[in-house]
Amino acid sequence: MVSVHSYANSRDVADAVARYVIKHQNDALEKGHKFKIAISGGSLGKVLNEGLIANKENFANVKWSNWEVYFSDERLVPLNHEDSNYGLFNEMVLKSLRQRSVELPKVITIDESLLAADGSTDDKIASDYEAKLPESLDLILLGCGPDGHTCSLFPGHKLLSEKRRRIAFLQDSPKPPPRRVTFTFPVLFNSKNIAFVAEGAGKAAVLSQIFEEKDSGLPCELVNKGPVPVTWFVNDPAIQGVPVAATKY
Ligand SMILES: O=C1O[C@H](COP(=O)(O)O)[C@@H](O)[C@H](O)[C@H]1O
Repeated sequence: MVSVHSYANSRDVADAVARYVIKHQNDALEKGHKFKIAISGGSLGKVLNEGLIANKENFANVKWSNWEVYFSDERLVPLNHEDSNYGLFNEMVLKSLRQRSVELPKVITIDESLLAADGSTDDKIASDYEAKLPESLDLILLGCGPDGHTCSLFPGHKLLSEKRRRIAFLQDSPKPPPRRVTFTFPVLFNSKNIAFVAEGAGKAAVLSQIFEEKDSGLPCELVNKGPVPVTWFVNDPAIQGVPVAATKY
């Protein structure tokens, strides 16, 4: 099932994403286990900061110490590099938690001690991260690139048909940096919930393809067609002219 929630401004998108995350956090905690969430890089960092940190009501409802945070993809650079998805999460979320002396979530990163400048250990980094993944994630938060990529699964890339490995590596990402590790469809399709966040007029053309074309084959469309409930959080410019029935969350 795919649902779409749209808002005029970014603050309302961030608030809705945060309330949705907190709902799934509470569901997991009620079942007596840690909240296992995977997050993405790119524009999502700002949304998490605005919705979960800056919004006081939401902030009060997050049980950070009961979270286990994974990354749906990671760029193969040191964790303090400006391209690192962990680095972004650290900047946008963890730093604010430290400033407020909040007990931090458990954050599961790639093992940066395995990084080699020539890429010869990228396979090992992927296997190591795969071994750290739980069997199923409660929630995966995804972005949608203007080309329809999600995680580091790019249109037409051979990793779209990966069936065995749960974390794969690539050295030919069309978007820099080229070396990355990424969730594959086996992880996405074994999770309990997936949400996309996409904002801005620059996403309208690709959202049109994803929602209008029957078989665009775009990675985001493949996620929509999978077995997991998918919720999209967008702002109005991102779905301008896209024939979807959007509601409020
Ligand atoms: O390269 C990446 O891009 C996607 C989409 O980013 P966005 O800024 O267009 O939302 C992101 O989800 C992914 O984690 C990242 O590595």
